[in-house]
This record gives sequence, structure tokens and C-alpha cells, in this order.
Amino acid sequence: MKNRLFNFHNYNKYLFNFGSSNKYTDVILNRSTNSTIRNYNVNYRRLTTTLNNDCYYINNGSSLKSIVGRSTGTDSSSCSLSNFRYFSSVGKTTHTKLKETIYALSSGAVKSGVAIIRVSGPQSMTALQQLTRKVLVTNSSTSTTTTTTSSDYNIVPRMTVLSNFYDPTSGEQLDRGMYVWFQGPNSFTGEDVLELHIHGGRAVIHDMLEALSKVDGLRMAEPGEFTKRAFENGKMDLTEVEGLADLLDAQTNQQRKIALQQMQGSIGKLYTELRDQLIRASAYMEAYIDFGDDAEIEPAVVEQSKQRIIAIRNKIMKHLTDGKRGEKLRDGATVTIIGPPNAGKSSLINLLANRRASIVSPIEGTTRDVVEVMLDIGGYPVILGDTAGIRESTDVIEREGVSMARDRVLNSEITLCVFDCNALIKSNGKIEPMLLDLIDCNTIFLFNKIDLLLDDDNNNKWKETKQQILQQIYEAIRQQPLRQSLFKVNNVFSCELSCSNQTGIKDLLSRIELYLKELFEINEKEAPLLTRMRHKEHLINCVESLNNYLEYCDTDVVIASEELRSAIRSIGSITYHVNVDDLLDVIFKDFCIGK
Ligand SMILES: Nc1nc2c(ncn2[C@@H]2O[C@H](COP(=O)(O)OP(=O)(O)OP(=O)(O)O)[C@@H](O)[C@H]2O)c(=O)[nH]1
Repeated sequence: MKNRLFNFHNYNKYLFNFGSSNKYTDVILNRSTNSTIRNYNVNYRRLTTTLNNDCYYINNGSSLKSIVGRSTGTDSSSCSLSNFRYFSSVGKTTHTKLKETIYALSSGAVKSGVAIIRVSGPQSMTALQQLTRKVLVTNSSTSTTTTTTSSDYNIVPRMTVLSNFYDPTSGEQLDRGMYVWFQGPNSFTGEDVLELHIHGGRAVIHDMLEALSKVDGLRMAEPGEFTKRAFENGKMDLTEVEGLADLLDAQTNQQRKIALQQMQGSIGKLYTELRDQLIRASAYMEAYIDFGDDAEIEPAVVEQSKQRIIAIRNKIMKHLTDGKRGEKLRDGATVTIIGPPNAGKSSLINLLANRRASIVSPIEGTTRDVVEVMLDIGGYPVILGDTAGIRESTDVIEREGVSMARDRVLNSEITLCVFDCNALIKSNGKIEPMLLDLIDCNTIFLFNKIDLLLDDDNNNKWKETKQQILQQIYEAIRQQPLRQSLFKVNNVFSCELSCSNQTGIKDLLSRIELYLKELFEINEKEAPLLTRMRHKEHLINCVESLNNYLEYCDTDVVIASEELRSAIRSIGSITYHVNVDDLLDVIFKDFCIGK
């Protein structure tokens, strides 16, 4: 193991290198308080927990190497590496908190074949012993309990075992099922975890939960508490926690895909890499500030840092301008139905939603508000909205409805413009100018009530009118100042429809799916999509700090370097424990109990 010590302004910085890696892990202590980690981790992804004022634990999650640092002095001379204990540990965690053992039903609460109760914490083994009425001992390499007697049952972690379960006080048998024991830290939460696979009847679940409540030191888990412990124990970073929440909420297979990627660390990896690059650039700056003169560090290092930082900033900016695709994929693409009154807009939304979401009536101007339904089209989430018929009106409420329709169109990925083809024949193909204003290349044109064109005469008239209409549409789109188009597909698509007999519905759905595919297509080489406003805000702050850095780096390297640290903190807040206490409650309370 090699190490180096730098003294930076207010900080003592220690770089550690574990023999197997060429990269350094750094720990920076604030010199004035000499107790605060200001920065950490080139190589190590997760800060597990601050144990107390002067002792720190860093865990890289996968190989479980850790550092415990202890500072004793107040200046750089006394705060040297000798004051640090550092070691490589396998399977040992040094937590001082989280002593309580929690339990909850982790599967759904409805009657089912199998239900799973999860228990996490130091008393998990006691709970298992009391429920099975056996003396169980662990015998794995990392275990401290290895002596067995003839009455002991060896318990092998991660092995499913068939067993009876009993009430710990009355001794009554409650169920016969299976259990799996996970020895911390090799578990979801990082603690000792017990999973009880029992029959999913209400009485069995109720009685098993009651039995667990009788075990000393156990209490019911709060919503999201298992995941919170996993996070606090360095098993997941914040983006992975959010990915898990999204995975549990996923309604469509595309939402599932993106959530799974995030839960497996794709976004976390991206931000960790960017942060690492910033830390490296910052290290050059700091070295220049501290040792520029006596260590023969060329001013060129500042220029090199600058170039690196410009490249990183541009990368973040590009990531920020991905057209909200990630957010849309997570929350749903906005699709809006517009058209003249009575064209069949509400009939269409009801047909697509397969329920009576919006009122259908022959009275013109029935729909006033925006009526929304959530749909799954080809695996993509869609928020489809029915709107008021577009026409000039003196009615205040109807005008408000039209105004809402217009606003929604401007924020939509796709617009479905519905016409009544018979009404178009009668009006000699005249389209309301207000409606023409709202169409663009993201609009799909639907000519409804085609079932009413009963005879040849009507059909011929419709063919002529349709040509006329399409001309107007092409002209209107050409004149339309380009609304930001998210699609590569920009050829006008029109389709004849009947909401009465469902003609054309299949074609319409295929076309919407094609658009959505274009919109959400994920290029393998592309960075993972930005899925959350929280990430976006931190990235914007990071870019702002980097811009400030670039403004000052030629004139005041100290200010510049502080801006760089601020940028690092911003990007670190996306994945780490940095300034996120207030945020944790918000994230974890979205989880259900048992997760
Ligand atoms: N024959 C026929 N009638 C239809 C079709 N689609 C809708 N209608 C009828 O047309 C009338 C108006 O339908 P709505 O769906 O309420 O029309 P809308 O565009 O929502 O009307 P507004 O609320 O006024 O904007 C109703 O009587 C529907 O039953 C169709 O495909 N064929």
C-alpha cells in the first residue's frame, strides 16, 4: 500500500492506494475542525456512515475494503498518516447505529399462495430460533459462532430450509413453510436478514407477524425502512434506491427496463465517473495552489485542468438537454386529442382507455376540462388527454376550455387531431383557423365517423374533401414556426376512423407506438437517460459552478478551486450522503412497508 499526504489550505488530504489498484482513494479532513470529511473517494463508491466525530468508515460496496480514519491533531504535522488506522476487512461492518431489528410483510397483502416476511437486524437469528424452536448456529467462514453441539442445527446462509413455525410464547404451530437466512453484510440491507416464506392466507400472515412481535428487540418496519438500511449500509446509492422505487411503481415494460438499469447502477456509475474526473482535475488545481512554486508544478496544469473541465461541463450539458426523454419515459409521454366540437374526441379516449372516462354526447361543446387517462401503448407509458372542442366562442367557460387545450398541445409529444368527416363535407372542407394553428409535424390526423359514409355519392364527396383538407394541413404545417420536434418521423400521417365500429384503431395505435419508439429509442452507446428532476437540479448547479470556475481560473485560482469543490459536491449529492438528510425521508417514505 502506498500513500501520500497533501496539505491544502484548510484541509488535510490523505490519498490511499490499495496495492491491487492504481487509483487513489482520498480522505480530506477539515483542518479547523479536524473532524469532518469534506471529500472522499476517487475509487470508492460509497461512504457508508460517519461513525462519530473523528472516525470514518468507507466501503466500496463490492469488495468490502474499508478505511477507518482517526484524526488526533489540529495541524498538518500532528494529523499525519500515523494517526489513521486503515485496514482491509472482509465481511465486517462497524456500525454503531441501526441496532433495532425490524420485520414486515414484504409481499403483497392480498391472499396468495406464498407470502414473504422479511426480518432484518441483529436479532434476526434469535427470531428464527424462537419461531423454529431450534438452536441454530451459523457456520460460514465469516461467522463468529462456529461451535456446534449435537442438538444444534447448522444454518447455511442463502439456503432454503423447510421448517415448522411456532408461536414463541404458546408453542402453537402457526405454519409449515421455508426460511432463508442471509448473513450480513451479504444481504439486501447489509444486516443479518431472515426471510420467512409462509402460506399467504390472512390468518397465517397475521399470526406470524404477531409471533415476531413477541420476540425481544423486534419491531414492525416503517415504510421503506429495509431500503433505507441498505442505503445507509452502503449497499445502494441514492440513484439505485430511486431506481428500485421506480421498478416497484413500473406500469409498463419500458418503465421497468429503465428502472432496472437505474437500480443496477447505470446512472450512479455515470455520475460517479463524472465526479471522479472532476476530483482528479481539482487535485491538479490544489497541488498547483499548494506546491506550485516549490514543487516545480507548471502553470500549464491549470490550463490542462481547464480543458478537462470544459469537456466535463459540455458532457453534463449534453446530458441535461436530452429532451426530457428519461422523465417522459418514467412519467409518461403527453398525448393530446384536439378537434372541433362533436368530432368524436371523447369517444376516442373512451375507446383507447377501454372505459367511460369522458362524457360522450351529441351536444356540441360537452367536454370543457382536460380529461386524462394513463395508457400503455407498446410498453410505453402515455398520459392521454381529451380536451374541449376548438372553436370561437362567447361562452367564458368554453373559452377557458379551449385555452387549456391549446396549452396542453404545446406541452405534448403527440397531438391527435380528430375531425368528423361528414361535418367536413358539409363545410366544404373548411377547418377552423384556431385549429390549424395547433397542428404541426407531431400531429396525427384522424377522420372519424367514416361509418356514416354510406353511399358512393358520399364516399366520392369525401375523397374530394379529404384532398382539400390535406392541402390545408400541409400548408399549415409548412407555415408553422417549428415547435421543438422530438421525432425523426415528420411525415404527416392521417387515418380514417370509426369510433363506433373501431375501424382504423389498430393503425392509429401502431402509428403512436412508432412515434413513441422514435422518441424513447435508447442508443446503447448513449448515456443513461436523465429520469428525475432531483438529478437535473444538482446537474444544473454543477454546471453553474463549473462556469464560475472557468470565469475565475485565469485570475483567481483559489476562488476557482472553491467553485470546483462546489461542483463536485453538487454532482456527489446525486448519489451520496452529501447534504441529503432532508431528502432521504422524501425518497424512503415513497416505499411501501416491507421494502
Ligand atoms: N356514427 C358515429 N358516431 C360517432 C362516432 N364517434 C362519435 N360519435 C358520436 O358523435 C357524438 C359526439 O361524440 P363525442 O365523443 O362526445 O364528441 P367530442 O368531440 O368529444 O365532442 P365535444 O365534447 O363537443 O368536443 C356522439 O353522439 C357520439 O356517439 C363514430 O365513429 N361514428
